[in-house]
Amino acid sequence: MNPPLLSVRGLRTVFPTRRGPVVAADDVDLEIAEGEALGIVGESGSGKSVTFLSVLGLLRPPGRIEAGEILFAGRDLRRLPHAELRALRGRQMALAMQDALSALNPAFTIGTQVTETLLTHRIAPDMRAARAQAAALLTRVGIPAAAERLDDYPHQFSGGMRQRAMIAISLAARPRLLVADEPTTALDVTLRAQVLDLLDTLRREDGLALALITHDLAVVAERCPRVMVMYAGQVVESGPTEAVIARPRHPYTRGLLESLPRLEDPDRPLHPIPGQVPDLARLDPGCRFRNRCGMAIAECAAPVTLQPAGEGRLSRCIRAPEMAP
Ligand SMILES: Nc1ncnc2c1ncn2[C@@H]1O[C@H](COP(=O)(O)OP(=O)(O)OP(=O)(O)O)[C@@H](O)[C@H]1O
Repeated sequence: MNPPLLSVRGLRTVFPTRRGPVVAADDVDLEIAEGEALGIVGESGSGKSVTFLSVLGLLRPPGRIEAGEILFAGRDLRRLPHAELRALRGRQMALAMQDALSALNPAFTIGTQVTETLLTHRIAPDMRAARAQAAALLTRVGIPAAAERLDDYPHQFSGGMRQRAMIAISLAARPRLLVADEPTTALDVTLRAQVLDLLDTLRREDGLALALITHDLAVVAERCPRVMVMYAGQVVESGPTEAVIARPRHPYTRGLLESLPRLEDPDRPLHPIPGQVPDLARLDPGCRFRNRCGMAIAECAAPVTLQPAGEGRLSRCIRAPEMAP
């Protein structure tokens, strides 16, 4: 079997703060193969974005990677010279963020921003070809009359169009890995499906590897064969999406499933998880979910690692075996 395109082992990312170091990603392992989609879910502040900003080399100081190995296409990204990492990021790894306004440059037209990427990476030989390709790409992400709108500035686009333009820019260099951080949050249901369909097509036809960070479990269920659930900087459960969603083996995953609305069952009562995420600057070595967990026992104060929990899954809960039906 081919090695995965991206493999992360033991990632630990820390932000020094006045209250002490905040460990925003702690002992994170993950793998994404070519043509695969991994869904990443978890409440706000669970470390989803920090994990992938670390992978892409986009952490802002004073945040820094303290430990771990990040292999991309067989290269150790932590040992790569800065310029090489930047080149790799432009060409082979891309990020599409939820905040399209800050990702687009207000001073340049949408067309310029797409053609620049196409020309820089020599995907288009000249400006004429670049404009034609830019229009085609914008059409694929659902921008109507794209050829006529190349000379519009970002402020002339609606919020949803800006979001799609940003996705087009992130795909322009034909990256092998796309990290999509809530990329479709601002879009209505139809457009969201259209953008996700495009990502599916690129995955199947071009082997694009996709890390889809989202709060929307329905999207993960539909689009991502594998899922990783994060809580307080750690992976608490990972494995085949169907198994994780249908038969969670971590109380946090179960809580998350019960707290989120489902499209197919909008009248189902929602049960928010009581309590709050622990302060990441004040962690003890035990299970981080135990103060909110209905299944917590005294033993949960001891350190707990990810363990196989059946059906190809891993769970960071000592009571996972009891959760089997
Ligand atoms: N610049 C920073 N300084 C200090 N702590 C930070 C900084 N950036 C992130 N963190 C910490 O990292 C934690 C994880 O943040 P992250 O953005 O990865 O969460 P997330 O799971 O992506 O949340 P969301 O779903 O809201 O995007 C935060 O709770 C915060 O404590």
